[in-house]
Amino acid sequence: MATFFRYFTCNSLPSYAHLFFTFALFFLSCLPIVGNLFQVARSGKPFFQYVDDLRRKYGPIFTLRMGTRTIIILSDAMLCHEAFIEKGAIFAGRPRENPTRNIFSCNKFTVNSAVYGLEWRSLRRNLVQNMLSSSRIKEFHSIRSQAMDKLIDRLRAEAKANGGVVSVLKNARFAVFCILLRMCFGIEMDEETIEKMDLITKNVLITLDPRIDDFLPILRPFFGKQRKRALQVRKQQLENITPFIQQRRVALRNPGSNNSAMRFSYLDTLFDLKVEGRNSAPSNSELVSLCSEFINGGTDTTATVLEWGIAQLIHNPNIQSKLFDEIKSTVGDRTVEEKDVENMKYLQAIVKEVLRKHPPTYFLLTHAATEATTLGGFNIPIGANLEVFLPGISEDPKIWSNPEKFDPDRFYIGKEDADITGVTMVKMIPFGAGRRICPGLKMATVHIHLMLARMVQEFEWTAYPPNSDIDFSGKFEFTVVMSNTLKSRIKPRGDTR
Ligand code: HEM
Repeated sequence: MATFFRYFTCNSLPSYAHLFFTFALFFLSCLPIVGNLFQVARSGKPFFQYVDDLRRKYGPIFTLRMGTRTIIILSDAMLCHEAFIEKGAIFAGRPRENPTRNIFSCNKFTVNSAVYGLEWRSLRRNLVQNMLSSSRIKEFHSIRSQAMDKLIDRLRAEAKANGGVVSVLKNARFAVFCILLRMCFGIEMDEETIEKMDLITKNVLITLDPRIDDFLPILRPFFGKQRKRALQVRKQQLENITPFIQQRRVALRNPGSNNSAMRFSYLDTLFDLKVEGRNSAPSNSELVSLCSEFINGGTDTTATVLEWGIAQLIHNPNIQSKLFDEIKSTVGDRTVEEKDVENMKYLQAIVKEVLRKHPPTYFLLTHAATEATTLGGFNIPIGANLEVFLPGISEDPKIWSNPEKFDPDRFYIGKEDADITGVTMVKMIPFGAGRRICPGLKMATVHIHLMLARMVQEFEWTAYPPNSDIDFSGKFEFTVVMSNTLKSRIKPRGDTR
């Protein structure tokens, strides 16, 4: 459509006809607006279900008019490739923050919220090079190993206390939260402190839930109570996290004064961080926002993958036994370590299939066009928000055979593969694609592989109540978790290990 437009405007038609064609083509290439804020609210459905219904009716690209925001919804692999790979710089923007998010991001001073530009580049480069590169990830190996042992102990203890029954999400969440807290603050925390930090994190996430005045700023005066509450939660977050920042400063100034202090942490990289375009190092309040981003980004997302993954292994006992056989034949009687994962092709195929079938977030973070452009031939105005609905891509029958089926063999036998970064071709992008792709991809996949392998090596997982069918419907709770939180009966493998 864009090429067609250029062709016509180059021809020497009489000026009125020229104008007529120009306008006609402009409107023809505008996206259909198929819904608005009130229709979304009146539908009574969660947003992801509302969008799923619309894309089945209207196709892979359409617009919602959400109050003052124009939201373009994409659910097509080729369009995502065009947006994030071919026109990566144009779609690397983020929308303007609403006032609540501004409080918690310290005016967009976090990697995920920063305006695409110098500040974002500095923050992201620091995070990737100093914490999330392959060599750095390796350095934190012992923390993961300890967290895995603790996870297995907690599962064992919970099973003993509850007739063999355990909750998956809660335990997986706790394990990954412990890892990220230690990497972030470089100090050991007792269980009570970790639980408290967890509560604060959850309160922040609840406070950040979108509200109607985010889309209709004219209604803001009616939401004073909510704003006051947001400021209180922020105060509580600052009061709780700042002491850890001080503790780390002291530990760095006095080497040897704290026996549990790690050699290196994310905070260390932030204390004197030089951010392009600024003369000062991050303030305490900015440090709190950056640390919260680090621990929030990888906690619920990773734990959610584990919940869906174990649910699929319970539902498909043959897949679970094949995985257990692979673990046994790879490591024998010793405990799985992360270096073993590269030799476990079936484990890798299972994890990839879980990420395809159950992407933990159904939408990427919101993108915004930094200049007026086109997508799939349609005009995209500057500032338009772009939402990507991931299941529309990873369950598209045009690019997947039998997409409804949970089938790790599609990756194991190699009949279908997918570049998870989307660079060569978009088929599944649970971590996004292009310039804003999740920088935690490598570390998150290390956590998921290791946890799944250890959990299956130690226990056999079966349904609870026994022989019941698993309900595979999802609900939105920061990520898309199982509607009925997964409970499983576990049996230690003992001698069969
Ligand atoms: C299974 C685990 C994870 C999943 C599925 C996941 C998914 C995502 C997605 C979909 C995005 C948005 C990409 C976009 O805007 O197009 C994102 C961004 C981000 N993620 Fe993750 N993530 C995971 C783990 C992590 C971890 C472990 C960290 C760090 C410790 C992390 C830090 C971030 C950050 C900082 C961004 C913002 C990037 C930017 O705007 O430049 N994530 N993630």
